[in-house]
Amino acid sequence: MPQLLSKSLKVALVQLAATADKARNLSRVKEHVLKAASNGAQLIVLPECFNSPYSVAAFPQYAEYIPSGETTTFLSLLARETSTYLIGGSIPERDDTGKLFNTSLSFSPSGELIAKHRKVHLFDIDIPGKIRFKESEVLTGGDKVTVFDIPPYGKVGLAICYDIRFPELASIAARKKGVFAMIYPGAFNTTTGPLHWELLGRARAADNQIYVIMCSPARDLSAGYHAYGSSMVVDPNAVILAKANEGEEIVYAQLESGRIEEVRSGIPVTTQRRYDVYPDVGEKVEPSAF
Ligand SMILES: O=C(O)CCC(=O)C(=O)O
Repeated sequence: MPQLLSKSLKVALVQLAATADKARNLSRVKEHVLKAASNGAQLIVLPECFNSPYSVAAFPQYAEYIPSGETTTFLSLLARETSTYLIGGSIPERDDTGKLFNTSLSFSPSGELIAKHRKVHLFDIDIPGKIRFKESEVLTGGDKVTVFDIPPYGKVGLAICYDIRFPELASIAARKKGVFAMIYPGAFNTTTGPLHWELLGRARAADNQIYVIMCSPARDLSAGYHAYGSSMVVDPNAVILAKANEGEEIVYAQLESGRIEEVRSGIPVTTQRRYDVYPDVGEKVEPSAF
């Protein structure tokens, strides 16, 4: 079986304090990405909605066409300038028909757009007295599992925030497509963050014995939405390798080749699944599929 992660990889998470000022957000992103690259990061992740406030009212106002919008060009040039893989958090996207999406763009070290994920599961919740948020009032959900190659390291899966609550995306990416990591730009909040952020990140890692990378905006108590922060990297054994606090900061983690295979050989659930007992949720995938 080829190695899932073929080389050690240094990851940086930019926990940005996004504001209502798009130009300022982009210039702060640039500063942080330059710094992360100069510290040796090879894969740099930005948070969900890094160029706008996270609010239903803001989505139409900040939405851009892809790839002609300014943020696509900005990210492409920044990836090229730093020679890094740049996972561009997410931005509100407007398509030719006028529909809006919450969309994540990823770029290669030469600045090529290599992946586009539209958030599949829209964040619609209502916890009385705590938080109500209905992305579906303005957004449309995407309809694809997103997996792409970042040579020479291997394949990664990409999904956005609320998508992490649905284990199917990560399971398909890991079991059928052989990713070594799931990457989730995400903006949990001060109600659901303490309850589930770490639990879900560690669960997706343990379910699939892969790395899980989650990047949040910093918390701003003067904003309408209070992001949880706590960006983190979880290893294939569900151990937290790095975790941010709530303010603006960059956190780093080193992903090690061979670690996935080591964890899978110690706790071999990957080869022990009994699809004869639960064929409705999957089928046996031969190791060669990786
Ligand atoms: O699932 C949650 O609790 C938070 C999700 C969220 O904030 C989002 O999808 O943006």
